[in-house]
Amino acid sequence: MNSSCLVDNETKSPFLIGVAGGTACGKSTVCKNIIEKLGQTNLDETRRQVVSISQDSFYRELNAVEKIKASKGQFNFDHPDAFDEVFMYQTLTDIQAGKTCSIPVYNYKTNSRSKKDTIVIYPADVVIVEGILAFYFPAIRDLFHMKLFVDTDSDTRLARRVPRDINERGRDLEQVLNQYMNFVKPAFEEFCLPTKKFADIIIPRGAENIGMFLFSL
Ligand SMILES: Nc1ncnc2c1ncn2[C@@H]1O[C@H](COP(=O)(O)OP(=O)(O)O)[C@@H](O)[C@H]1O
Ligand SMILES: O=c1ccn([C@@H]2O[C@H](COP(=O)(O)O)[C@@H](O)[C@H]2O)c(=O)[nH]1
Repeated sequence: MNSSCLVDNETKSPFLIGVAGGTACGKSTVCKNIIEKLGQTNLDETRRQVVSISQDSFYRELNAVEKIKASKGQFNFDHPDAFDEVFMYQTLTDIQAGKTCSIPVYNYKTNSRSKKDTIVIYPADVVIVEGILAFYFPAIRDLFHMKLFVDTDSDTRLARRVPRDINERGRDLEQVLNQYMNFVKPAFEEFCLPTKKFADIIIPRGAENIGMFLFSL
């Protein structure tokens, strides 16, 4: 898929920060807190100097058979093949070239991109990109000027994921646990954890430790 981007008159090439870590380690919360601490939260989105995007926006569209599997919790969303690597790379290079880009909003209840909503990313000084496999694809990994890995132990992550998936992502307990044991945990060990070695900064436990990152700026 081609990204939907427009060149801005005043070209701004942002500092790209990647944030990786296992599911529910606190990646989105870390991004939100960094944006808050840097005083960006209440600014109009066209004026923000620091913005974040999620790798989940780049889940690829599923075919009919995969959609049925996904609805039964039998599709592996933690495998690199679940992502549209080319679309993500293209979008990030467009962002880096100072273009205003429209990226999909992912809907975890339908396991697909929202049909009507997109997020517009305006040129900014810093763009933070978070995702379980943010460092997995070498071409994407090489785009980041700084890489953070949020290191939260697996029990804590599962304890956070269960209520989140039930309350926010429309799942039931059995589905969450089955998906975790069959796909999430093995894929974390095979694909996500080995990317920790690429990090410049490891943030233990998540949001409470972003001071380490802010200090490095
Ligand atoms: N430091 C923390 N302490 C307690 N709960 C947290 C913390 N960080 C995140 N959470 C909660 O855990 C869940 C997953 O966090 P989130 O930031 O969405 O993780 P990720 O983006 O890595 O999946 C959310 O419900 C969030 O509110
Ligand atoms: O349709 C979907 C798409 C993804 N997932 C799960 O989401 C996490 C990644 O998001 P985090 O916010 O980093 O947890 C991944 O582990 C997938 O299993 C899903 O359940 N359904």
